[in-house]
Amino acid sequence: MPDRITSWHPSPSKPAYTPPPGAVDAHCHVFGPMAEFPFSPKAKYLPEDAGPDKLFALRDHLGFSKNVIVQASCHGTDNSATLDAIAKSDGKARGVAVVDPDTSDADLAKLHDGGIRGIRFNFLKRLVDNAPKDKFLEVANRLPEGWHVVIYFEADILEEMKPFMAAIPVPIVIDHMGRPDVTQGPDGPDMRAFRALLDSREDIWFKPTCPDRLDAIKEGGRGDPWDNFAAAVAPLVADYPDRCIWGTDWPHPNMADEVPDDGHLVDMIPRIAPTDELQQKLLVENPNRLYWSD
Ligand SMILES: O=C(O)/C=C(\CC(=O)C(=O)O)C(=O)O
Repeated sequence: MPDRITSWHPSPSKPAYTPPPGAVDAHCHVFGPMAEFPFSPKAKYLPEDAGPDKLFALRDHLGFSKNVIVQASCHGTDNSATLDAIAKSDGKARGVAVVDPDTSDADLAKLHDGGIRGIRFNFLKRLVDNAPKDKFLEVANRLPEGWHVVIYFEADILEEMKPFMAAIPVPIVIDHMGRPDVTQGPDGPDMRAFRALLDSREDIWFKPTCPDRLDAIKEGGRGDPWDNFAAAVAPLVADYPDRCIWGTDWPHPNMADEVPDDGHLVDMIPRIAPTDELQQKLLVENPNRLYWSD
């Protein structure tokens, strides 16, 4: 059994930027607590506990109102920890589940009742053993009303993902913009390919998130304050303002050796969405349309 990892900042700074009232942290996770919600036997990392109490304290510290909790791969397809956090949020959290594609319609309905509004398909080989596109499509065709699909993949497989994404019958949200190489700049090949994908369907959304991952020193980027990320991503938010949602990615799975300060992550928001109008869409209107329309 590998050692348990801490990938989050022990005392994040207070951001200089104040999010607008009603702002949603629309990409975050909970880990455990393990004694109550054991990690999956197939988990590729084993984190320390990062439960709802810590998440909600961070939400308040950073000036957010609500959370969208995305089921992390370390919990496999058992969504109990995510559902528990939503249940404890007082209506201030909703979630994205990861399901066994054979899951029944009755189980999907139960997830809906527990605050889930989408399912996530993860294509990162370092996180999951397999990602069966045919089975994913089958379950995508029988989601409850109003749900969407969240997809996590890296830029090198964007082209091969296109037929699969074209066949998905509900809106799609792409985690971390499909991890483009932001050092290429706003007009580099990765950003151009991602824009072409957005132009192929009006209901593909994206998260302009994770400067800490995409502009990490260990990945050849600049690190905090993530100038490559700001330069590459601001034009994308400006050009697709109605299709983006933002999140901290706390507790930053797998970022143990370059742990970001969440206050600094929040201070990236005005650099990628410089006007009040853009911030209102990114943080309030867009996530509410996807997660609190009912
Ligand atoms: O949290 C993220 O968005 C990214 C992750 C972890 C993850 O997705 C998961 O464990 O499910 C990563 O790149 O390691």
